[in-house]
Amino acid sequence: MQQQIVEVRVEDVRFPTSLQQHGSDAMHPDPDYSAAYVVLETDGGRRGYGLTFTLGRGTQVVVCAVEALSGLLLGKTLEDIVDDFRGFYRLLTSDSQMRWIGPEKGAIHLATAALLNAVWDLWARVEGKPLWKLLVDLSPEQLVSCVDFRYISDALTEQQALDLLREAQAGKAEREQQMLQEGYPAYTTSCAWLGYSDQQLTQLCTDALANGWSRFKVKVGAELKDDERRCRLIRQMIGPDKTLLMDANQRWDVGEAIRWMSSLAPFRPLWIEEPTSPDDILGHAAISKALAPLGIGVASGEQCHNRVMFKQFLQASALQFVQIDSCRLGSVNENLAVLLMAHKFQVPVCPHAGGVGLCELVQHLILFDYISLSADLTNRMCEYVDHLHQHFSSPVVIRNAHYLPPKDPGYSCEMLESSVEAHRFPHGRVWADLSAQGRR
Ligand SMILES: C[C@H](O)[C@@H](O)[C@@H](O)[C@H](O)C(=O)O
Ligand SMILES: [Mg+2]
Repeated sequence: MQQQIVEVRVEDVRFPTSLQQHGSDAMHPDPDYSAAYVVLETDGGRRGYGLTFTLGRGTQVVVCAVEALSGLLLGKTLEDIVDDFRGFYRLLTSDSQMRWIGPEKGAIHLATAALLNAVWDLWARVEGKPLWKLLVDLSPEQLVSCVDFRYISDALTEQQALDLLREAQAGKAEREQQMLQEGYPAYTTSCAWLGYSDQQLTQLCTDALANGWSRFKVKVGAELKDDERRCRLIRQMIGPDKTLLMDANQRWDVGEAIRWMSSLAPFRPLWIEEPTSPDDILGHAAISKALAPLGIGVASGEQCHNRVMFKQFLQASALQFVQIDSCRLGSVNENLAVLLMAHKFQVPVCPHAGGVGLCELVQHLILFDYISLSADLTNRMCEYVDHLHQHFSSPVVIRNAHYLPPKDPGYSCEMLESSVEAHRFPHGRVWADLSAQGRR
């Protein structure tokens, strides 16, 4: 396996999605979906591709953080890394000078995710397997050896994690077959970004219904009157039985969240996502308690910055849906920790994927979760957004509103060279043209 890492490149790749309000929400009205995009080269001529999701101007900072950490990978062989993956995770997250600007949060942690995603991609490619299959085929002992249990052992010990994975071995082969045939259930966010007009929403929702979608997320939180109108529209279109989800992207204070959602309760959302600050564990617990009698759960995670935060949310019964993110947490390693804790606390996982490359990445993690851990699809679904897949060499495959398991080796986040070239900031063709037209 050797494969010594001899080069780490990082690119600032941005897509001008804000021009059409794709991805817009109550806190991010002009998101340019972007990535700090990493390519690893080995002496054996292999490559690993990784990324972390960012928005426009923030990308510059994350690219810088990736550069600052990249020396920790140079000269390491893939074998060194995966033989002690926990140790390598710690090396990256505990660098004595760099950890001061985290630790395990913010730009430096997003950079850790980009680099480690590339390492996992390299590993899966060298094994000739899609990442989900690499994970499914690892033994429980190998899986736990990738996880850093520091700070979470009061909620989940290594031994308990091993027991959970061993218990879930029964029926694994059947579940893998089931996924290959049916795929993993998905919901769509692409019909109802906040900046879309009612007409656009109606058209996109009509198309989505015709394509077999039965779960829809709508952005809320800016103006109550607009929310009521949009939610009424979408509920009328999808009918009483389909699933409606709402997402406020951290817009409210705690009391405001409870009042606002009481007004939107007649539209029967299954969850309200990020009702308040993503760091406010007790606030989320209060909202959960107040909304439970209305049948509304609280979902969060896309900005829950590490396993320690998730631990406390779970301990405090502060969320009813765990939204893992393949780029916010420290790659597969830290996501494994959160999947294991969610399983122990019996809280369903519904991954976040609203960004560029996030659908490509996180599908692998949720497939692993179903096959090797949760064995449950009740109230579980993976987010899907219909943007920018054409820029990837192994784009997601959706059939009848389900993610079909990827077949190509790796972690599915290699971008086409032509796409990187055109969207490189600030001199790629797309940005140079926008600049010449005075549109940025
Ligand atoms: C700015 C982004 O599009 C967010 O709005 C998006 O990630 C969203 O919160 C989601 O849940 O998909
Ligand atoms: Mg969200």
